[in-house]
Amino acid sequence: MARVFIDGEAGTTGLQIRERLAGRSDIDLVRIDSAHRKDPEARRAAFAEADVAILCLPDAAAREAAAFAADLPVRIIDASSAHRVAEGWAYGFAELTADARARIAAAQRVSNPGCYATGAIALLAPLVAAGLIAPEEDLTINAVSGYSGGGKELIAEFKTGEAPDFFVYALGQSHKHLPEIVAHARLTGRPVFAPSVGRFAQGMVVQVPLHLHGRTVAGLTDALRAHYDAASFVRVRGAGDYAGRVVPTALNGSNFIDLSVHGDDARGGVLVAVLDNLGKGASGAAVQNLNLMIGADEGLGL
Ligand SMILES: NC(=O)C1=CN([C@@H]2O[C@H](COP(=O)(O)OP(=O)(O)OC[C@H]3O[C@@H](n4cnc5c(N)ncnc54)[C@H](OP(=O)(O)O)[C@@H]3O)[C@@H](O)[C@H]2O)C=CC1
Ligand SMILES: CC(=O)N[C@@H](CCC(=O)OP(=O)(O)O)C(=O)O
Repeated sequence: MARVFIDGEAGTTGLQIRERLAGRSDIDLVRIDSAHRKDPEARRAAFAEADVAILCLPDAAAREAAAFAADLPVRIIDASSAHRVAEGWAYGFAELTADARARIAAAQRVSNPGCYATGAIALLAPLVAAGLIAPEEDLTINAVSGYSGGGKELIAEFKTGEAPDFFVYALGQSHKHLPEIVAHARLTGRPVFAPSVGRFAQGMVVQVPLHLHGRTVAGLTDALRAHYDAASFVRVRGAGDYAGRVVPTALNGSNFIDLSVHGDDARGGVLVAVLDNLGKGASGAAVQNLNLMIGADEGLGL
């Protein structure tokens, strides 16, 4: 039986992790009274009791939590962006490399990827590794997310009707997912990133438009297929599966991410990832990592 503490269990990501763990006989949830959820003493006691703590907190609180736990045996999965390129933390993307699963399973500290970063890295890393994208290539990433990606505050803005139906944001090129995209896709250049949010609760499309310069849609698709051949939750689709429309909500509620390459060999292409920002982009990935860490079936509860 693994004792698991979800720090921030009342938040968007925390609640979804709790739902995915509900009914598991191999997991015993360590909980603190919600009135004390931000009390450092109560949280420290929970860390001391748990085998694994999942941090579903803003970055500053996640850093504080990691410091509380520094001298405790508890293992940590951090859903925030505080430790995604930090020394000593395994990057929690099980399908990314041949040894990722084993590294996560053995790790004391695991950092869950960001939602946009999951899509971008899933597309770019295998193509860089295969030599089809040069590490220094000029890349752009466009993405749209459901509003739950912005946590409780953004959800409230959409629920009150205060938010517009669609907006593009973070155009100043300091989005918090860029460092992990560069590091884990093994780029030497920095992509230009333009994320956006629409009036739908969850779901996401990440696009990388590419001038093909001799590369082909089939060649890029085959390279992705070869990389994710044995992947549990990453699927490579053909452009024809989409009938001309890619829908961000298509995988809501699941832990899958679907990758595809669209375009025309003579005119240009677009790499596309579809995922649930709260599934493979957050809570689903956290549960997948937890399963690996405690030796459970990787897909249990997903
Ligand atoms: N939403 C998403 O799609 C994704 C989110 N993430 C990341 O996961 C983390 C959590 O995000 P999300 O669930 O969306 O955020 P929310 O704002 O929905 O939830 C955060 C929770 O943390 C609690 N909290 C804040 N400060 C503290 C503290 N000092 N001690 C204990 N609890 C605290 C909040 O309490 P209160 O209830 O009082 O507000 C809230 O319940 C973030 O780092 C986010 O970037 C990662 C991938 C995707
Ligand atoms: C729509 C929206 O606001 N999205 C968030 C990212 C959500 C996410 O992935 O958070 P982490 O970085 O903690 O993983 C943003 O752009 O900051």
